[in-house]
Amino acid sequence: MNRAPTITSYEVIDLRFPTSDEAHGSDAMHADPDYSAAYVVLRTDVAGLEGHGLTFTLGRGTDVCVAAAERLCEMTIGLTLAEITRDFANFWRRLTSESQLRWLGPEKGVVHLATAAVVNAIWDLWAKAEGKPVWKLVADLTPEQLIGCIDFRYLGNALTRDEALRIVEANEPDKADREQRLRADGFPAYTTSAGWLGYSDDQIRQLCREAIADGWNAFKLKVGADQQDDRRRAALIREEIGPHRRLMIDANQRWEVGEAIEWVRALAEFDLWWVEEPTSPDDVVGHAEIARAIAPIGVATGEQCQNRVIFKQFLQLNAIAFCQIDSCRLGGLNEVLAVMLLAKKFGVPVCPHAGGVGLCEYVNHLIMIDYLRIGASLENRVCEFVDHLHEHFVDPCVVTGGAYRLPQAPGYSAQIHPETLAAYRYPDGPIWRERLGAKP
Ligand SMILES: C[C@H](O)[C@@H](O)[C@@H](O)[C@H](O)C(=O)O
Ligand SMILES: [Mg+2]
Repeated sequence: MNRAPTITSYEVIDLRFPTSDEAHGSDAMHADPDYSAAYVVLRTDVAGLEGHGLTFTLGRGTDVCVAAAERLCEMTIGLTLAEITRDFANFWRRLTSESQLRWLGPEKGVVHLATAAVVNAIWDLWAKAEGKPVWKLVADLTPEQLIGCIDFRYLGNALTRDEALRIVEANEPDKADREQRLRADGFPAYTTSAGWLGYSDDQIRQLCREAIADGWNAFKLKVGADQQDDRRRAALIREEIGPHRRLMIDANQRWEVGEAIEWVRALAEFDLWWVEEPTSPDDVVGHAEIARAIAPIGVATGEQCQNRVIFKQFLQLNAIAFCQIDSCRLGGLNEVLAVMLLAKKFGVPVCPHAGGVGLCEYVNHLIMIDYLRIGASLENRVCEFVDHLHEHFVDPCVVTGGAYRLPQAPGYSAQIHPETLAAYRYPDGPIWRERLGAKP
């Protein structure tokens, strides 16, 4: 096996799916999401060896992410894979702290979404070079190697490198047992696909029935636009799923702090496990206030939590009961590892966000990594699943009986079929040429 391929060229593709046509993915703030991605391909001097990675976006603006990803890809050209992974934390810092580009963030917004696409592509490349799925690559790293992937800058007042190392080391003895358990039972999941905001009541009922028949035990409902509608829909979904299955609600940042408290109380009779993104994703103190007011209902957030520093503050202030890491909002797997370690230190379960294209494929690896190496527990853990667009992936996630199954193929599972890349490329793929041409 060639252990040191060199990255020789890159391509970044603007990929958009017209999911808004059928209200898939719709919520109280994103009424017409077209699930999209800035899709990165890193090519090497080894025939057939490429790294594929993506970051998730919502249509308009994907081109901006593409431009940012191109600037970051330039920084990988000429590097060998070994030069990157030997001191991965240092490479990650070079990427996120580049002295001119960092002005666009730092470590937030478009440039950080773009960082995820590039960093995830590097993990894909590394795993393919090793012939392993990413979860297994990480599972097999020594504790020192795993910790060596993480930039601990700004975390020192909450988690030191040594503490992180001790967490990983303490999980070593039972790691193999947990892997056996994952092979047998998978990792518990919940579905959001029955409860998008733009779905009709009949559609929600029908989708709940199908999901229960497929073995689902936890459901998420979109709320936040109209309280009376929410009460009707929450009653309906609770009736369908019965008293014992879990129900979560997601407001996608719609409310003021006081409004969130009042609204959640108005829905509390439907027995809610968590409320997700009740208010601005940047309002750490506001989340803490909501958390105190609505307990024992938990506050969950993360899909728009811009970096490990904000997660640190949520955890320090007891503002979240569920930590929803996002494989693309954070700067790729390296920063996800940092947040998983923080969550472990503060005793908060990691329940990844996956409502988007490619996110289920990514989190399928992340939950396994957290269970094997960091969180090491299934208590109060469920990973999101949405049932959209998986047919476009070369190695789609496998979810059966309400559980994610261990990925088998080498890589990070986000590689998309070439036919899809050609068809859905914006604005020149046939799908878009036809739609744009049809406009008056
Ligand atoms: C626009 C997207 O579908 C969001 O609604 C989605 O990510 C959602 O918040 C979720 O938790 O899955
Ligand atoms: Mg959400």
